Amino acid sequence: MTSSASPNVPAPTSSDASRTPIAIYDTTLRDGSQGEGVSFSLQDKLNIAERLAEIGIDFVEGGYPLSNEKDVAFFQQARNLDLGNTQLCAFGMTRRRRMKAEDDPGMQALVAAETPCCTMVGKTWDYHATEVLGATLDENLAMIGESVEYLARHRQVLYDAEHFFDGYKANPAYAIETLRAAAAAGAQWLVMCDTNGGTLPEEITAISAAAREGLADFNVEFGIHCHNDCELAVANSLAAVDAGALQVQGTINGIGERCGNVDLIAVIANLGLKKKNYEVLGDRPLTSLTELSRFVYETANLQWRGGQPFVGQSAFAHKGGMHVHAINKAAKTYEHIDPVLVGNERRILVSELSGRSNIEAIAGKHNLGDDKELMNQILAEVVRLENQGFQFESATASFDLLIKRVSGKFEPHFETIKYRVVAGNRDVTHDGSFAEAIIKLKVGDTLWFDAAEGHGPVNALDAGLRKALTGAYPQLSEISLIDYKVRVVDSAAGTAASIRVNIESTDGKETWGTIGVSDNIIEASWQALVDSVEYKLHQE
Ligand SMILES: CC(=O)SCCNC(=O)CCNC(=O)[C@H](O)C(C)(C)COP(=O)(O)OP(=O)(O)OC[C@H]1O[C@@H](n2cnc3c(N)ncnc32)[C@H](O)[C@@H]1OP(=O)(O)O
Ligand SMILES: CC(=O)C(=O)O
Repeated sequence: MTSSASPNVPAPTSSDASRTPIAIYDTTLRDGSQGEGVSFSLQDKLNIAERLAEIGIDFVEGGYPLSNEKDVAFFQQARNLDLGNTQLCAFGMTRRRRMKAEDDPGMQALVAAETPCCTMVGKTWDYHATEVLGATLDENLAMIGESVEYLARHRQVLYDAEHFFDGYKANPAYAIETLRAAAAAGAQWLVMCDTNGGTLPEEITAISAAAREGLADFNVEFGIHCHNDCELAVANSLAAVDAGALQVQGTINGIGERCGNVDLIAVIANLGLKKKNYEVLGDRPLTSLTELSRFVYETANLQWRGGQPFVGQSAFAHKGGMHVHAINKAAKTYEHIDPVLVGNERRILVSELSGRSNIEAIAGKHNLGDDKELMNQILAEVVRLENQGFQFESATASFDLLIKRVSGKFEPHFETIKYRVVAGNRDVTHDGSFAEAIIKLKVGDTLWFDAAEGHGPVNALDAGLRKALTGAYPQLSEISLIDYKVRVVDSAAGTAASIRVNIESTDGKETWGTIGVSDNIIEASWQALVDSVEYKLHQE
């Protein structure tokens, strides 16, 4: 059977006829939420959907309404969102065996979601259909055809061909038959899924071409949905696009089942900035990609991936002295794009691998001028301290203070006379564990003495330090400690292990990192706390 109607679900249009628009289909809220450790609240999902629409994502798959009440509620509440031209999709699977499509609760849930589009997943691989569903091959074709046909009466249908590439390799004729069943029943997009993420780019190219040939008599568009089990999801998605796919499905930051889905950030950036014959997101600037990536990490309560291409904190961070030397003269020697294009920024790191160029690159902020001798002294101090276990890459506030110390501009705001911490465990019937700190400091000629309790010794020290100082420096009440990391490190001397403590502090406007190193965890913490307070006071 041949369909001659044009797809109703439009591919995006291009302002430049020489560039082919590629539709971006985001499944962060469905396949992304299948990633280990990811659980979005209803409000998280609504917020993410809005952000995706703001940057011009063409399709947002909001969830699986058969699966849970939260996804049902999402589709109800999403009706109140202004998503502009973004099409919201509800996801589901073909009808169950031995059930009519109209009686299947999954179908009913899809229709009830009232989205402009529905995405229906069906089985391509003969082995999966017979061994897992227990369906005959004809039965599986009927499940696909009848489900799509029923849904297409109500909605525009995208068909996700699960295991398309494995299925094609096992039984090419049958894999093509499943796509033809979906197309004949009215699916407007056929999305080839590399569900197990095990396919190679050259296989994607060849099998995508075969799929187009097998469906040449249908007026349908093709999409690609790749998983990242071989770290090839981006390469595979781009290969499918080169082979004619007009839609890429994936998730922000590549979150998803097992090793994740393709990272749409990388797909969008590569298609928009590198492959000049394609256009994405209506040719908008891609400057909000970094912010979007971090927003999704924060919402999912996941750690950022520093080395994530394009948007990671380290994506344009330069550490090696020779790299920084070159970057200062010609940035493109070590940057494949201008970081600003994706909303990211260049960072120059300071470490034992630095040359004078690293120091020069950040010296402007400290008005060091062209004092090469001073820069050599700063570099020597960095190398000396890193030999002891310090690491200034993320402790930029401690590095600022180091520059001040070496250049004679450091004026201590207080002097530590002594501190003492007592921590232990009382009789458990009597409040359990406790920690108390006693702090004695000198500000000018005045002695300040205070004590504080905390949840653990570092918290008590932090509270005691700021309590002792707020009489002299009331602005310290604005600071809070937001992260505390401890690591055992070997000093270069190799004599004994040291403890490295990194602290991140904020005053609500700025966040800064400090460091302390000692063979005593309390002393290392104290150094990092003192630097945090001194940094704040030196800013004013
Ligand atoms: C490749 C993908 O990522 S597809 C999306 C996968 N996502 C998820 O699984 C997350 C959401 N899933 C869920 O909430 C649940 O699995 C539900 C509600 C869909 C189904 O739950 P249950 O009915 O308890 O079944 P369960 O999850 O144990 O097994 C899946 C059932 O669906 C059937 N099934 C699987 N795929 C299909 C399909 N394409 N068409 C029809 N039936 C299918 C299986 O045969 C099995 O039914 P059976 O037990 O009668 O054999
Ligand atoms: C549909 C889908 O999520 C997959 O095949 O991976």
